[in-house]
Amino acid sequence: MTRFSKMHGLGNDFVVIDAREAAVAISAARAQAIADRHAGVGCDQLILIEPSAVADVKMRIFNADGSEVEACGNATRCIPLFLGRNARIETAAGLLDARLTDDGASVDMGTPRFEWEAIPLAYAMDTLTMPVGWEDLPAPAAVNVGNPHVIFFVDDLDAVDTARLGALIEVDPLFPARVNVNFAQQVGDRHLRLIVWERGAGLTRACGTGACATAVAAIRRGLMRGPVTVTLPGGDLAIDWAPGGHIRMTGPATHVFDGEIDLDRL
Ligand SMILES: N[C@H](CCC[C@H](N)C(=O)O)C(=O)O
Repeated sequence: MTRFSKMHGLGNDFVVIDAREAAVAISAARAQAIADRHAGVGCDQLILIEPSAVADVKMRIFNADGSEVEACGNATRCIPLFLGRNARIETAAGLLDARLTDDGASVDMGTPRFEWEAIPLAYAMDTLTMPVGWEDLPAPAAVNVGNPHVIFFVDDLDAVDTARLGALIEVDPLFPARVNVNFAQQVGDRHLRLIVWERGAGLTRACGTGACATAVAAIRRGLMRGPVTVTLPGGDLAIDWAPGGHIRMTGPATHVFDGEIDLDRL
């Protein structure tokens, strides 16, 4: 049997498996099976904690579709709660520092990347205002915060068919690694509303890297300065960034329950 913890960041939910003492083999099929909300435990992402030679722990991230990816902001905030202490975390996107707060964690998410090949995009273009369009959406921005994000700033977020457009844009050939699709509306001097269609998971109640990428794009476009409040369906995150600096994301993390599962029976 394999023990797991069910956790979430603003409703973006995770199954966390501690594989520091004994290795746990996770294939794409096994990750999908664990994430299945009917036949498995159910989650947006599966998080595997492994030993690290360069940090306190290594965090591996698997989307509900089984794809292994580089970054997950909401899960990164769950690690200090899971460990009961501050943590330096090795990820495929680099080393992250996460500090416990009263209700979650504050994380240095590193520096954003803006070059077209770093997003990545299939060909060269400006990533602050991309010369591309989908239906009546405005020209987007693109940012990599360890994982790829495209960001649309719209006037009326409730009028956008985020499920249909998100699914379409996630797999557009412009994004050779697919992409997380962010739909944002400015609602105050330093306040954004955000809905995210996540690569490999679909619409989620929150996306930490999406909040980081969207706040960075808003600041880059001169719409606002940090710190920015990002209101997602599951609640608020505080994102701070200034050009040339690191992104700091602060917000809640929740432990729901522990369980155990026979992975060979999935
Ligand atoms: N779907 C993302 C990974 C999870 C990100 C999200 N859950 C977060 O909190 O940042 C991707 O494929 O890059």
